[in-house]
Amino acid sequence: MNILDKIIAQKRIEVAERKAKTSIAELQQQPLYARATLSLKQFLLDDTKTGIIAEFKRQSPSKGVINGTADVAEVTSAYTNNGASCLSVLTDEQFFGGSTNDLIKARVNSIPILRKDFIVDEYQIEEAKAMGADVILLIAACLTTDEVKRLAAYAKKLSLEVLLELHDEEELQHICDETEIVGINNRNLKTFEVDIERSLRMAKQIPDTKIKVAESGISSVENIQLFKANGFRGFLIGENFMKAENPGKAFAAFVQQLKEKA
Ligand SMILES: O=P(O)(O)OC[C@@H](O)[C@@H](O)c1c[nH]c2ccccc12
Repeated sequence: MNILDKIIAQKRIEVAERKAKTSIAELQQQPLYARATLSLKQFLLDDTKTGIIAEFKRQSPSKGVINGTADVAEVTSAYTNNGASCLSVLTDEQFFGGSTNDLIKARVNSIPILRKDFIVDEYQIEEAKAMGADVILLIAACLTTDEVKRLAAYAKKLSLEVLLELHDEEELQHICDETEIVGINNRNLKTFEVDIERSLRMAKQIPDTKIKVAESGISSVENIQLFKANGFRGFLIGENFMKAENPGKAFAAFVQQLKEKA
């Protein structure tokens, strides 16, 4: 079993346990469920913003502990105040050390928040809404085309947007009317191999009507400039900031460089 299979198997068990504990009707009564969501699409199309989707990630299966001490409210507020277009918050506990509470704490900020998790069931979309997320991630590598369509339509019904994540050419068929924002993960979730060029190669095969996001392994302003020149509007960056003792400060310095080199 590769790591992605392991994560998905564990996810199905967790979802079944959580469903047994909290009903959808109960999720719908939680205070953040009723808030008006923000549009990632709108934030990414705004040329006055950086396009950076700044991630809060404590650990990962590929890197182990990245930052064991960072405070989620502090870091995500620094990301926001220094020009992030969106926040990405890991909510997977077992493999990424995240939690629902992390996302709720990040909600002090008024920019879109992506619930970063492995979504395989409508129930997790209801949870995303209840914890104050604006966007969910759908990973093509662990869903059929029909599942993507069904889950994306469900998200839309709850006024949540979808970031569809692709890695392979074969996954291009997962793009559908319901998925307006398409991310290309430079990291293979099965082997952890990172290849920054992957976004550039695959971008050419994504319809112009979709908003493109480059994901993973991004560590320089030059990377961003290259992605921009190839039509990308969003840049998902985690480790490059989280590995610093003060991720918010690292983010601010990065944005400063981005402005100087513009
Ligand atoms: O830390 P990086 O290399 O900047 O990558 C961020 C983000 O793209 C990565 O965390 C990610 C991309 N797709 C995922 C799916 C699940 C968990 C995590 C991810």
